Amino acid sequence: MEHTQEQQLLQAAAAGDLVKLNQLTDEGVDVAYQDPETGMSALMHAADERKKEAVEMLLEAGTPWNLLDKDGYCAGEYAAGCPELVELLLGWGAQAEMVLGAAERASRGQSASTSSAVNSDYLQQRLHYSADGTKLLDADGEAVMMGWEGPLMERHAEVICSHGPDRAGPGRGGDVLNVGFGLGLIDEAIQRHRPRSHTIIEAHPDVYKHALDKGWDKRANLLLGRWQDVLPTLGDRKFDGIFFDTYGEYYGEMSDFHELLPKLLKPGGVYSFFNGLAPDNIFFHTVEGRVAQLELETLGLTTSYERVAIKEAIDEEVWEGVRNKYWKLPFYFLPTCIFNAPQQS
Ligand SMILES: C[S@@+](CC[C@H](N)C(=O)[O-])C[C@H]1O[C@@H](n2cnc3c(N)ncnc32)[C@H](O)[C@@H]1O
Repeated sequence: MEHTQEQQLLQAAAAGDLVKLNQLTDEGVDVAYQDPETGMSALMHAADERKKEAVEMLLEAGTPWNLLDKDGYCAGEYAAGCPELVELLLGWGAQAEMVLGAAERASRGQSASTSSAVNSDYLQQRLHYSADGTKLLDADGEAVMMGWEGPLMERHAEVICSHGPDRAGPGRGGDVLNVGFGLGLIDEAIQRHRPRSHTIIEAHPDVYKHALDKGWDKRANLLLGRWQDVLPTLGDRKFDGIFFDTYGEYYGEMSDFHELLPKLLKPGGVYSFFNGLAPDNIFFHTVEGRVAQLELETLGLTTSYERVAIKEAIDEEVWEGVRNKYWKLPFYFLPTCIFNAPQQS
C-alpha cells in the first residue's frame, strides 16, 4: 500500500531521515499532521526516537511545539528522559510564547493603568466562604482560593519576608506588599515574620468585607481596589517583598504587573507569585515558568524555582463542593525572584 505524504513524514521523523524530511517539506507537506489514531505528530515521533536534528528541522519548518496526542501528551513529554531535547523544546516553546505574548500586548495597545477589568464579571459576583473557612468559591462554585494551598503560602511568605535589604531588626520582614487577599493565608504567614509594614490590595468587595470583619484593617494597610487602580495611588512607595496572586486575570495582566516591579521593589528586594501557569500539563507549565523567568530577567529580576511536594491537593475529599479541580500535579514550582538593581549609596 502506498503511504501518503503525511505518513511518510511521520516515518521520516521517527527515522531521523533529514533528506526525506527536507524533500517532503519542500513539496509542501502539512508539518502539523497528526496520526488520526494516535494523534502523534512528526515532532512527537522525532522526540520519541531522540532524533535531535529532525526535531530542530521540524520546528524550523513550522511544526507546532504544543500539539497534543490522543492521550494529552505533547512533544516535550515524548522527549522526557533526554535533557538535551527537553531543553531544546522548552527554549523553543518559551520563545514562541514570548513572541505571541508581545503580539497580544501590542494588539491590546493599552497600558495596565487604562485597561478595563478583564475580571469584571468575577468582581461583580457574590462570593461564598465555606463554613470551615477552607474555601472561597465564586458564584459558579469555582474555587477562588483553597486551604490546601496553606503550606505553599507559608513558603511564599518566608521567601518574600526573609530576603531584602531591610530584613534585620524588629521589622525583620521589611516592607511587604500582597496583592489578592483570598483566604488571607499568606497574610497570616507574613504577619508571623513581623513585617515593618504590610500592605494588602484586594479588589473584590466581598473579600474586602471579610478581611475587615477579621480585623485586617488594624493589622495591615488594607486597600480596596484592583492593583491596576490602587498602585498608582501609592506614589513612590517601595517594598522589600511582594507577592502576587489574583483571580480571573490572564498572564497578560501578570505581565503588566511585572513591568511595575522595578519601580515597586527596593534593590535586592524579592518578588514571588502564585505559580498556577498552565497547570494541566507539566511541559506547558514548565514552558510558562520559563517565559515568566525570561520576562522578569529583562526587568532586572533573577528567578529560581523551588520544587515543593504537594500532598494535600491530591486527596479527593479536599475538592468536595468545588466545580473544577484546578490542581492535579503532585508538586509545585515556587518562584523566588530577586531584584538585581544596583544598591543605592
Ligand atoms: C487566589 S486569591 C488569593 C489568595 C491568597 N494568596 C491567600 O493566601 O489566601 C485571589 C484574590 O485576588 C483578588 N483579586 C482578583 N483580581 C484582583 C485585582 N485585579 N487586584 C487585586 N486583587 C484582585 C481576588 O478577589 C481574590 O481575593
